[in-house]
Amino acid sequence: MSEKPKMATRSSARTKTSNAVPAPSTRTTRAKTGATTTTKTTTPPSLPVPPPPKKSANRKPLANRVNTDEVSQTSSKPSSKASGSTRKVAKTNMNVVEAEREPIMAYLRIRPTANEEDDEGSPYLTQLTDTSVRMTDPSQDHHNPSSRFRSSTVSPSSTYTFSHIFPPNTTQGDFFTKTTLPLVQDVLEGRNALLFTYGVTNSGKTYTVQGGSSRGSEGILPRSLDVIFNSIEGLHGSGKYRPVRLYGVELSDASDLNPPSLVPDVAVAHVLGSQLSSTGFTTDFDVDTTALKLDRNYEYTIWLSYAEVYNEKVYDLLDSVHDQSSRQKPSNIPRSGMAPSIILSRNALLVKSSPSSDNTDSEVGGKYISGLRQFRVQTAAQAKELLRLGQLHRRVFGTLANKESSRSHGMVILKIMRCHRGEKNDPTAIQISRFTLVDLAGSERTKHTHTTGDRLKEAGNINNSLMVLGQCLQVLRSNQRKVAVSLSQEGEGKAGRMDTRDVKQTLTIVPFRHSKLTEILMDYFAGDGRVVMIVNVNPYDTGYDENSHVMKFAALAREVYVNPAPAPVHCAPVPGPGKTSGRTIKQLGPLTLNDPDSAPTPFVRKVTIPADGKSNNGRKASVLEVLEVPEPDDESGEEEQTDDAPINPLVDALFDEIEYLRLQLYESEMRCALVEAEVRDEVMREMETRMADMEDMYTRRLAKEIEQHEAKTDAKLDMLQRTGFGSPMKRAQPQRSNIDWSEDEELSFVQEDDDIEEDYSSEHSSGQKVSADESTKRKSRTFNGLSSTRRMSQTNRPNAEDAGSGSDSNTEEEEDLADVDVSDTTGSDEGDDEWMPPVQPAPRGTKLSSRASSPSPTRRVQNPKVLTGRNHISVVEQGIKNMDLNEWDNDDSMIIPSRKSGAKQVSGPGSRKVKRLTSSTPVIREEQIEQMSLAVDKRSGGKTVRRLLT
Ligand SMILES: Nc1ncnc2c1ncn2[C@@H]1O[C@H](COP(=O)(O)OP(=O)(O)OP(=O)(O)O)[C@@H](O)[C@H]1O
Repeated sequence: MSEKPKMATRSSARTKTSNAVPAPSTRTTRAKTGATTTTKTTTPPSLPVPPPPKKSANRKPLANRVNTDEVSQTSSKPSSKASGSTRKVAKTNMNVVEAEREPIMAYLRIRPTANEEDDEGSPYLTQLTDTSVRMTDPSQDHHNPSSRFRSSTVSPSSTYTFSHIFPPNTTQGDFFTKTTLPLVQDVLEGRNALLFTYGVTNSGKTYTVQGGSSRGSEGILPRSLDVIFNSIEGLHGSGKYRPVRLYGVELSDASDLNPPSLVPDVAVAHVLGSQLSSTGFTTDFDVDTTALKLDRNYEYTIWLSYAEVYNEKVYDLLDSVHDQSSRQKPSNIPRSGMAPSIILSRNALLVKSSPSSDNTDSEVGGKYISGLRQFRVQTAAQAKELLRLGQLHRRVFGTLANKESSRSHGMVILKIMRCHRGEKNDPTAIQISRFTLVDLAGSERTKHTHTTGDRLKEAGNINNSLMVLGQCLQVLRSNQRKVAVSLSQEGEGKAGRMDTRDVKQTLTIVPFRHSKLTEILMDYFAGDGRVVMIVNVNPYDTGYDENSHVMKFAALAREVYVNPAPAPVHCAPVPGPGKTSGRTIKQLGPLTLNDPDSAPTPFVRKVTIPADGKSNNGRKASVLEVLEVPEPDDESGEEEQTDDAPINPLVDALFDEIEYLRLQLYESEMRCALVEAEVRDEVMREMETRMADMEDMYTRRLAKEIEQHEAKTDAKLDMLQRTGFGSPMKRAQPQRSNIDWSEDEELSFVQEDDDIEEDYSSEHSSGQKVSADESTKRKSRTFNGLSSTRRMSQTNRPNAEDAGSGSDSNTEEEEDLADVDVSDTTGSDEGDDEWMPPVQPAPRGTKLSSRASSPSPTRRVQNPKVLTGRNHISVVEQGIKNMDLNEWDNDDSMIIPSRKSGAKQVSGPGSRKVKRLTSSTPVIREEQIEQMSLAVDKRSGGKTVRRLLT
């Protein structure tokens, strides 16, 4: 008997080192299992070989594999080089470890559409090969720009790999044969096996495990029972012993063969009658006839139990259910005319560590559900009847209020005891293997189900346990990698490598204890059998993100290695019947109900269900109250007895603290994830609203600017027309490109524009407001436009000046041109002053047409004169004559001609300071003209006045 190594603290929580990578040397089986070496692994022709089970085909017998010839020969072989020898031994160890381990199998099953005729859109799942599948987010529409803003952090398209993928048209029979039958074979040959279904709600988990109601739709659980009982036909044991805890054996008694009947209580039957038909396992005519070939030297007994994990509490689904309403207080009795209220109660069970005395060979240190009832079943029909009972209880207690979905993790545990016929009275020769099938609750997010109250709590607990399961797998994977790296370095003799024992010290604690689900299943993940994961997915469902998480979980699971070594053989003395298997939990009784201080307070849920299984309409409804009594403190001391004594209480307390904090962290992470998703959604909605607002605002602004620009353009056109552009004069302009427009004339235009602007502004001030800024801009643009004309004029000037009397000649030319133009255009002989502008082209904007066109006629009537060069000059001459030159000595300004009543005084370009010459202006004497000429010449560079005076 090998000594179990002492662990630092409680084994249940400190499975970090030895369990991360099960060492082959720890699995020492008893000598008495030598008989098992003759067991043949007989695979029927139709049985597919599961994807790469490295050693399953030629599994070693139940002998100590470390001591097999192969290993000892390899390791003891002399080597020429010492280092080579070391390396060889290390490699051998590695090979043994690799040979023993195999990854968790992950199978994907794609659900068909609910109804072929229903158009559920295109699936977001595309099967690429037998093992790979691609998921694409259906909301990622490339044609829709708004879909670029994804509220999700999940990648919009990913490829996932599985051990095998089963398309929607896979039959239940095919699916069972390829995924579960190898496990059934394993358990019948003495190895443990775990199968669990994982997926979001409505993805087909329950259908896969239990099956449907149609013929041939039996699920993997009833089929497994069929195959087991077909295979052990004629090989039934006497049932002298029964399994207890995880590895223990004890003498059985008569109660093991008397399971509770289906709904024994009349009142309960009255209320729950309607539920019976929907519990599944009803297709007794549908039996799988497959039988596996087994070693006929063995006898088998099959034990079945059915538990559920609901709201982080473990309940026995095969426990008897009785109406407790007779014990309730009188005040709670319903009024006459009301349907009677039924009170059902059930007790939560403790999960305890397996005592080391049950299995001294195992380092795994798994846990078991204390007080879980188990019954010996002798036929598949009997087993199915029990499952129906469990299913009914599961519906009543766990999911009645939420019929669409399983809100608990269902767990069917089949124990197969086998004993060699020659040693059937020797309890230490009994080998117990376990087959656990878990139908996990749907892994939907609370955000999408809009759950509140109890449902929210359920969803939170479901998600928490699934999250912890994922974390356990993650830690296991990382621990296994660390050990593998250490072993490979050891094999290569690398300098500075870490000793494997030291590496094991650094491994992370696997958080199995953070949820009941992982606590119960921990021994499988820590190396106690083969594990198969079935991922169910509904590709038409809207839960793309949830399914992505499921896929990632599967990818993670495939990287975790488990050890499908044979189950240990019981080796401890067998205690008497009932000593350990009896219920350790206090039964709920009158004392519990009436004296709440003496027992844990039960959690009460009320469910209203229709009586007699008929419609609720017009009928009395029955109120079902479910009392869930929490598990009591463990008073048996069993756990303390089985746990390793802590090295230091402080260390133990610190470990507990760490675990508590981790739990807090997980919870807050979960909350954060939910909040983050909500915030992302909110921000996206906000962004969309803002973008819509902005779009609206810009559209309005654009329309306004278009309107303003049109108004401006119309105003400019008006101004240009008034100043001569666009008139016959303008059309004649190309002919006079060499004409030197005199500066005074240009300035006259500027001033005139200013006047027009003034008029325009005043015109618009009553009806339509034009801002002062816009007016200023408009003016500056007008000025700039004219300045360019001026520049052109200046460019031409040197030639004119060189020509000596160029100014004069130009003026003459100009006069001629003006005369010709006017007469040509208007057909009138009345001269420039009588000229009227031609009919304006229609304004561009129809909206503005009436407004834009209206000012022009008014202006034209008020200012019918358009000055030509001759007019300017004559007016200027007249102005100069009337000018008092004394003013010029004190005023730094220049005289410009105006088409209006006289000259204006401007103090710089663009100035609006205007001084009009009036009739009261003193007359200038002849002799002053020469002086004025000099004075003006000094200021204006001799451009203007000199020309006028000449
Ligand atoms: N492979 C399949 N072929 C035909 N019908 C299926 C298949 N898988 C699932 N269904 C149907 O889809 C529906 C939902 O399946 P099921 O109840 O098994 O989902 P679930 O994942 O167990 O949901 P929950 O987690 O909420 O319990 C059922 O009506 C079932 O009959």
